[in-house]
Amino acid sequence: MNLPLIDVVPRLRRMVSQPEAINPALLIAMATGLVEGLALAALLPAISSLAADEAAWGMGVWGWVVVFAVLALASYGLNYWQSQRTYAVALDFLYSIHRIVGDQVAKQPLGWFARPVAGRLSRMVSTELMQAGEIFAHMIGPLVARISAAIVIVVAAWCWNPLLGLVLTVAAPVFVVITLVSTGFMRKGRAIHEPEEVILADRIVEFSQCQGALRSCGRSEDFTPLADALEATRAAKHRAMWLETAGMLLSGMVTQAVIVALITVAGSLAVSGSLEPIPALAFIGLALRFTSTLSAITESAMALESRRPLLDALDEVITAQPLPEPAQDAELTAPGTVELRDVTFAYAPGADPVLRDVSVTVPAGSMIALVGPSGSGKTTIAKLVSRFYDVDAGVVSVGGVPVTQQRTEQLMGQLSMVFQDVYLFDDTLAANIAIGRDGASATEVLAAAELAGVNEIAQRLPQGWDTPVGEGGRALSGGERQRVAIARALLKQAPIVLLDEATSALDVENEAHIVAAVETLRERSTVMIIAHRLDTIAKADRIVSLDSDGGVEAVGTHDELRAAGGTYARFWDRLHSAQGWQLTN
Ligand SMILES: Nc1ncnc2c1ncn2[C@@H]1O[C@H](COP(=O)(O)OP(=O)(O)OP(=O)(O)O)[C@@H](O)[C@H]1O
Repeated sequence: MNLPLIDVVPRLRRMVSQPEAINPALLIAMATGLVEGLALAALLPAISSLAADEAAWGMGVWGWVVVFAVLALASYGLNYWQSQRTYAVALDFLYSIHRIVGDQVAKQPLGWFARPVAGRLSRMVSTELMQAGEIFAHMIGPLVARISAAIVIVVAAWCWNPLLGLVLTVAAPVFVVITLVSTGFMRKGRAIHEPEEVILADRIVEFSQCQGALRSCGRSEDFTPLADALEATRAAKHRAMWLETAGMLLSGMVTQAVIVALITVAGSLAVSGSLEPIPALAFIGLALRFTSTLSAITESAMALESRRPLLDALDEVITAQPLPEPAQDAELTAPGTVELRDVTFAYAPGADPVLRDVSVTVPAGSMIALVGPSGSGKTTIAKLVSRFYDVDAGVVSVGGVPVTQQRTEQLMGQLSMVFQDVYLFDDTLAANIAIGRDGASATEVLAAAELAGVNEIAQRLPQGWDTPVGEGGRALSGGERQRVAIARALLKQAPIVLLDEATSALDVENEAHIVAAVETLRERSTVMIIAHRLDTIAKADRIVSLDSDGGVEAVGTHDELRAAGGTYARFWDRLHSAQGWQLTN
C-alpha cells in the first residue's frame, strides 16, 4: 500500500524546475502546524490557571492568554507564508510540466504515439495538469501542517495529563490505519469504474465521429458499443459505490467514535475528581479540535489519493525512454539507399511478428513498390525505415548506415514521408507547405505546390494561399491533404521519399496530380511507395510482393513477377479486372 505524501513528493520533484523550493515550502508548512498546535495547547494551562486561580506551568492566566494570542497571530502569518510558497511551487509545476511533457514528446520515436497514454495527452495538458497543480496548491501544505499540529497536540496532552495524552496517542494510529483502509477501499472502487469510464469516453467520441456511417445504416440511435459501454460503466459504478461509500463511512464512523471516547474519558476523570471540571471542558475542546485536524488529514490524504492515477499517467510520459541514439552524426556510406536485412518485428513483446525475415534492398535513385494483401506489413516497413520502432531482429539501414546508429535529425533529414493519415497544422495553406524546408523561398514553395497541384486548391479557397486549413487540415479533402503533403515532400527534396498511395482518398483530379508529382519525385529521389494503383506498380523499377504471413514472397520487375505466377500475378489480375470495370449505357 502506498502512503500518501511519502511517494507523491519525490515523484513531484521530477516535475518542477526548482525542486529545491519544495523542502522550504514543506518546512514552512510544518512550522505552521507546530505553531497552530502550540496555540491550541496553550489553552490548556490558560484555562487551568483560570479555573484554579493560580499559575499553571509557571505562568498565570494572562501570561497564557498573551502566549495564545502571539502563537495564534504567528500561525496566521505562517499560514499565509506557507500558502504563498506552496502556490509558487504549484505555479512552477504548471510552467515546467508543460515544457517537460513537450520535451519528452519531442524525444519519443513516432511509434510511441500509438500508445494509450499518448492518446490521453491533449486531455492531460488541458485539464489534468491543472488538477495535478492543485496537489501543491491545496493538498500537500495543509496535509503537512495538519500532521505537525496533531503531533504537537498529542505531546502537549501528554505533558498536561499522561492519561489524556495516552488517549490521544491511541486515537491517532487508529485514525491513520482507518485512513489507509478507507483510501484502499476508494482506490479499489476507482480501479473498478475508471477503466470503464475511459472506454465510455472513447465510445462517445467514436459515436459522434461515425454519425455519417451510422445514419446511413439507420443506426444513429442504436449504437450497440456505446450502449454496452454505458451499461458497463453503470454496473461498474454500482459495484464501486459500495467500496467507495464503505471507505467514507468508515472514516466518518471512526471520527465519531474517537470523539465519543475522548469525551467519555474526560468526563470520567472530571467525575472521579482527578480533573477539574473546567480543564476537563478545555480538554474536550482540544480533543474536538484534534479530531477535526485528523479528519482534515484524512480528507487531504484522500484528495491526494484521487490524483494518483493522474500522477501515474504523467509519470509514464515523463519517464518514457527515447530510443537510444549516438551523439554524433554517422558518415553515410551509401546515400539515398534503403536496406532491410532479415528483419523480424512484432508490435508488442511476445506478440506474433508482423514481419518475418524480411529483406529488401532499395538502390539510390530507384523506385520500389511494396504490394501485398491488406495487413501484410507494407506500412510497417515504411515505419521501420523511419525508425518509429526498433526491430526485434535484423537491421534496417538508410544511407548505408543502420538507423540505430544515426541521430534522429540525421535520419529524418534523409527522409520525406507521405503517409495515408496526413496531418496538416492549423495554419495557412502556404505555411503548411513551407514547413517542408526551413528557409525555402516563396518561389520554391509555389513551384512545389504547382507540381503537386496545390495551386488549384489555393485558387478555389476564399483567401487563396492564406486560407487557414483548420485543425488537422479538416478544411481540405483527404486527396487534397495528400497533395499538400506531397508538395511538402517535393520542397524538402530529401534523398529518400516514403509514400503511401492512398487510393481511398483519390478522385481522378487528385490522382492525376499525384501521379505527376511522383514522377518528379522519382527523378530526384529514391522512392519507396506503398502502391495500390496499376500504373504506379507497373512503373516501379522493382516490386516487393509481401505475403499474408509477413514474409517477402517475391522481388522483381512487373514482368518477372507476372511470369512467375503466385500471389503477385493473382493480385495483378484482380486489380486489373476491378479497374477495368466501367459504367455503360
Ligand atoms: N500500432 C500497431 N499496434 C499493433 N498492431 C499493429 C499496429 N499497426 C499495425 N498493426 C498490425 O500490423 C499488421 C500490418 O499492418 P500494416 O499497416 O503494416 O499493413 P499494410 O500492409 O500496410 O495494410 P493496408 O494495406 O491495409 O494498409 C496488421 O495486422 C495490423 O493490424
